[in-house]
Amino acid sequence: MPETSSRAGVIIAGGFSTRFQDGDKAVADLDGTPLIGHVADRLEGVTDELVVNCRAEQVDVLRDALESESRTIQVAVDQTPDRGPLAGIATGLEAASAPVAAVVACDMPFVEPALLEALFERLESGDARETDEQTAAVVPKHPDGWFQTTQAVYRAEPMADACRAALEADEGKILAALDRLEWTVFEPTDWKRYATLDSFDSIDTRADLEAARARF
Ligand SMILES: Nc1nc2c(ncn2[C@@H]2O[C@H](COP(=O)(O)OP(=O)(O)OP(=O)(O)O)[C@@H](O)[C@H]2O)c(=O)[nH]1
Ligand SMILES: [Mg+2]
Repeated sequence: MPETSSRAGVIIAGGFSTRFQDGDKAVADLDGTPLIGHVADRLEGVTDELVVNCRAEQVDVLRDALESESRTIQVAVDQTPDRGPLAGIATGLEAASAPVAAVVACDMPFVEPALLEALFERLESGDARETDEQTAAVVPKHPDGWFQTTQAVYRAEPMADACRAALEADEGKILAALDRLEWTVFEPTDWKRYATLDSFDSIDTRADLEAARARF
């Protein structure tokens, strides 16, 4: 890891994989690589610092799954487990040294690096604009109308603060953090040049994993 990182990748992995029903999905094998390893490989091309957010009991297994001679990770452990992805994002962003970060869930093995690069460029281009408030996030919108907040880029400090404020107010949704910020929607017309819907696929069940395996 360089001394000063310019872009972080934050992988959120603190969930309990209840729908998966076969251990921690983060380390489920897909084509010889744990799911979280696919995410790390894809983040690595567009970031220079990797943070993994998880629960204390996951640390050893996730380090084993991800670290090698060529890769070290920073682990950011939830102080209070089971407070949802919003808490995981806060913890991960607080640990990042870079000012901006791509946040990706551990169960999205097909996340498209070109999409993340485009999101970073949109976020960073906000710096050049003379607006009163910088945009603090760029979030892709799914064609069905919802926001893909666990495959999005954020300014680390304002987003972490907004997550904490939302949690404090007992608002558990990631959108509750975004409500407290200026942020930018990345419409399907913006991202379809870079990615297909495969990028958003998340592995929630064994059946999802089998379907993903069939693609290799
Ligand atoms: N830190 C943290 N991350 C979470 C929490 N709940 C979910 N996540 C992460 O958020 C992402 C999306 O969550 P889900 O797909 O619901 O994963 P999950 O909660 O492990 O799985 P289910 O128990 O089946 O809902 C995954 O990367 C999870 O690891 C949590 O309470 N804390
Ligand atoms: Mg869940």
